[in-house]
Amino acid sequence: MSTSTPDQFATPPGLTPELMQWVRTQSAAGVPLPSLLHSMRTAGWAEHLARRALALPEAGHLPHPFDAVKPQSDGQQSALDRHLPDPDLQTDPCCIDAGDRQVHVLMSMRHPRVVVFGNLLSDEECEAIIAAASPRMQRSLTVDNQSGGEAVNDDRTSNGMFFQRGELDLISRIEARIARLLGWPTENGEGLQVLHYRPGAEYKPHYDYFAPNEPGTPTILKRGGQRVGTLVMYLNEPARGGGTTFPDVGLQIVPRRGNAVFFSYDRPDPATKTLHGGAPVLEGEKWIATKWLREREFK
Ligand SMILES: O=C(O)CCC(=O)C(=O)O
Ligand SMILES: [Fe+2]
Repeated sequence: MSTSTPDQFATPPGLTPELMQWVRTQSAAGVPLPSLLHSMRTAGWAEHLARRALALPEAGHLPHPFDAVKPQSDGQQSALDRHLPDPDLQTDPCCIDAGDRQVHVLMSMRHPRVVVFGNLLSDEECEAIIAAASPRMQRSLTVDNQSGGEAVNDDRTSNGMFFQRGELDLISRIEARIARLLGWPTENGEGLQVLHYRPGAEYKPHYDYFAPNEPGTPTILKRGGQRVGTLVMYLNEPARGGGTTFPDVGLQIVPRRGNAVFFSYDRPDPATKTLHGGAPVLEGEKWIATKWLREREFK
C-alpha cells in the first residue's frame, strides 16, 4: 500500500481490524478489487460492508480499467462478474451448464485467477479439431510488439494455425459453449488457435496481454482492445512433459484430453501473476486449442 493514503483502509464501522488487515495485505499483493469484493461476498460479508472495506461506492459498477464491456444478454450476472470473463461458480461450484454440455470444475484459484475444467470437449471433438487443423499447420508466429504484425519467435517452437470465428459448425458450437461457460460474448473472442508441439517443443513463459508501452500495441488494440482472458484446451495427452506452467505460483496443469485451463487478467500487468508457459514436451506430442478473449468485439 502506498503510505500516502494511510486512511484508505482504516477500520470503518461494522468491520473488524482483522478484516482490514487482510484487505491491506491482499491489496498490497496486487489482488484486484473485483476479486477482493468477490472473496468477501463469498465469505458472507454483506455487499455494502464489503464495499465499505474496499473504499468503494456502496452501489454501482466497480472502477475498472476495462469499462467498455458489453452487458450479458441474460442479464443474470452481477456488475462484478461482467468486468472479466469468468465461470459462474456460485450456482454450482462443481459443474457448469455450458448449454450443450455439463463442464466440470476441477480446480479454481483467485490470484492469479485460474480455473481448470474437465469434460469441456468430447474425444470426438478433439479428434475433429486436430483433423481439420492438421493440413494448415505452420511454424507458430506471435504478435510482434514492435510492428503490431506477426513474427517467428524462438521462445515458441510449436506449429500452429487459426480458425476464423465460426468457420466450421464444430468451431461455432465450441465457441458458443465457451461464451456460455465464461459469460463472455463470442464476438469478443479471437479465432481459435490450434498448436502442435513435437518432442522438445515448448512455449517459454510469457504473458498473453499486449505489453502497454510497445510501439506496435496501439495497432493491435484497435482490433477489440486488450486480451483479458485465455482458455487453453487440451486436445490430446503427451506421454511426458508439456504441462502448462504458472511460474509465479508454482502451478502446473497436466494436459488431459477434453480438459482446459482458463485464466484472466484484469490489467496488462505482471501483478496479475498470469505469467505462464507450455513446458517442453519430453515424449509424445501435444495438441492444444487456445481461445483468447478481448475486451470488446474482435473484428
Ligand atoms: O502450451 C501451453 O500449455 C500454453 C499455451 C499458451 O500459453 C498460449 O497458447 O498462449
Ligand atoms: Fe499464452
